[in-house]
Amino acid sequence: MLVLSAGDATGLFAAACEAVLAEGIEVRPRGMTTQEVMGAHLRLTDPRRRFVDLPPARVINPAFAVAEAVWILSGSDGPWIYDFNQELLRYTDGGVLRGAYGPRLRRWHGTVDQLDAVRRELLADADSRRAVVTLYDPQRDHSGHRDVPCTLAYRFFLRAGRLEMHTTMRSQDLWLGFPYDIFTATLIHELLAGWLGAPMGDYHHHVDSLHLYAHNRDGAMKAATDAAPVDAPGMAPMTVEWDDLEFVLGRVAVGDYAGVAGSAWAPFARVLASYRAWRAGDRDQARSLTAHIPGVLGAALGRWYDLRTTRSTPVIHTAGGAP
Ligand SMILES: O=c1ccn([C@H]2C[C@H](O)[C@@H](COP(=O)(O)O)O2)c(=O)[nH]1
Repeated sequence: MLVLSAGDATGLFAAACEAVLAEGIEVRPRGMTTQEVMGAHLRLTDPRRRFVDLPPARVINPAFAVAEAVWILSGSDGPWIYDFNQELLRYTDGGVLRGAYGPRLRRWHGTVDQLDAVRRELLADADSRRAVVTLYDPQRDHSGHRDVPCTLAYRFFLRAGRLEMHTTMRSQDLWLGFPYDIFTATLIHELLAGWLGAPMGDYHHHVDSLHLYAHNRDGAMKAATDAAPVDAPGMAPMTVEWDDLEFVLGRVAVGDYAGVAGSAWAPFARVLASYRAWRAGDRDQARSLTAHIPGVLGAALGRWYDLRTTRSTPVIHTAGGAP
């Protein structure tokens, strides 16, 4: 069992890369060579420091991180997410990602809003052990679709006045998947803490198969060795009234930063607007929007564009669908 703890997601990522490289065993699921550690408990003690940022070894796409989190939180399995990551199309059946978390989270079989259910559960009984969000659905997930959820469940506990979160994953691509998965999970963590009026406690990431694909091994080595302590400040506090959630997510999803002006969601909306401008070829507008995105998100988006500008061809290797 691998047990790691860090204050920030970057530190956790680098430590996990080092551990998988040192201890991982070679296995070839679906014919692809990976180095795998079975059983990992990764603890993040300051979950607002959620952004994996280790340039030049690992530069993640902040627009996809934000877009995916908003897509999931809003309960969507709509195609707009492909604007932010076209690689996802490889995992669709009939144009739809059949394992999309959003509809399962917000409308399980068309009925249960699990986000609201855990919120109500913990408001009714602060000590409850029943605040469970299930994402894996045997009825759907044993039917042979390309996209099968890697996250099985989220659980939440109010202990010593703080909200702790536990996530269980059957499978985690450390290089591609982890930075994006932890971004979304800790955002859910933070929003629920806000609805409960509690500070965030630790975030726990439990993984069965924690692996690196062979083609990411060199990158992971750099990430492990370049991992000098970084100053990774937490992102600005993210809150929203429960009753405003759908409205706010709707505005952010279309990049309407004016519609959420003055809130911590405005930078999220700017990130999406900027990336859409970039994709549409309006590089000046994309760059000028990053100037108004404070903190790590704006800086990272600028670096992402720099990387795309200096590369002659995009380098995309994906197994889990994230760039
Ligand atoms: O949220 C996700 C979704 C997918 N994956 C990765 C894990 C695996 O490398 C791959 C899925 O392959 P299987 O475990 O289904 O074979 O995608 C993640 O890391 N996180």
